[in-house]
Amino acid sequence: MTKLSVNINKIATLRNARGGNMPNVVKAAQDIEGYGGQGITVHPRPDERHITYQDVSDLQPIVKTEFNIEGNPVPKFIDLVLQNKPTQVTLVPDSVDAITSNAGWDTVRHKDFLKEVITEFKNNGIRTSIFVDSNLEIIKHTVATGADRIELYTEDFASAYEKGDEDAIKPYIACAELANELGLGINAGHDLSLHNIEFFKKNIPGLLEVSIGHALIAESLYEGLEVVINKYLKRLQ
Ligand SMILES: CC(=O)[C@@H](O)[C@H](O)COP(=O)(O)O
Ligand SMILES: NCC(=O)COP(=O)(O)O
Repeated sequence: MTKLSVNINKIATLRNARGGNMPNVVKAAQDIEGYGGQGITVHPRPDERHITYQDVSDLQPIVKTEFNIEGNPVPKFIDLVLQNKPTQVTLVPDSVDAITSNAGWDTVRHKDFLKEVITEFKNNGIRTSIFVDSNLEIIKHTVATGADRIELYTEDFASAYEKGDEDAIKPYIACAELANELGLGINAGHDLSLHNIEFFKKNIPGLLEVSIGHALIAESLYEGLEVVINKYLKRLQ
């Protein structure tokens, strides 16, 4: 079964635009779970452009499904995760000024750093995932970091599929097959949408979770969160 974890960053973007508390991020997370969402994902960036560190603490006690906190493991982020002990932490190597996540980890160069951070999270009972490109060498070297899962970075697939190139799925299939052989759990995310999710899901063996935010929130502006979430759930069956 592939779980749908809804990334609510962009709900916080809208809230922050006016400086008040509408839309209410906590209520949105509760409603998303009520509509069938199987997880809540947040990515508190250092500049808190959308999800704030306070949002994370507010969400932690109310998320009843799986709570996934994503981010670059700088000291402040590590402290936030250890304080809130989510179901899962997903480590993403993005720079402070990146407009969005735009690369996966180099698991060769950063092996020792990742192993140290991952060990600390695992010792605190937190499942660990690392954001990676669809590269077989990178996947192979993930094992040495101790990560429980990989999150396949799906922007390249999404942009190629948008242009009609179905072959773009091939590297992801190869990486998923290798990850399954190595005993790594498989998550995926970034630019997944109602347009591409069914094709992605049916081709990726052992896909445990997709985290989807930008497209899902944009699609919900037209059809509403409940309708859109149920469309994703149906396509993930
Ligand atoms: C890692 C990833 O691709 C997403 O989790 C990320 O949260 C998107 O961040 P923005 O919502 O800031 O674009
Ligand atoms: N890890 C991917 C995620 O949480 C959401 O990415 P996107 O759907 O906002 O591109």
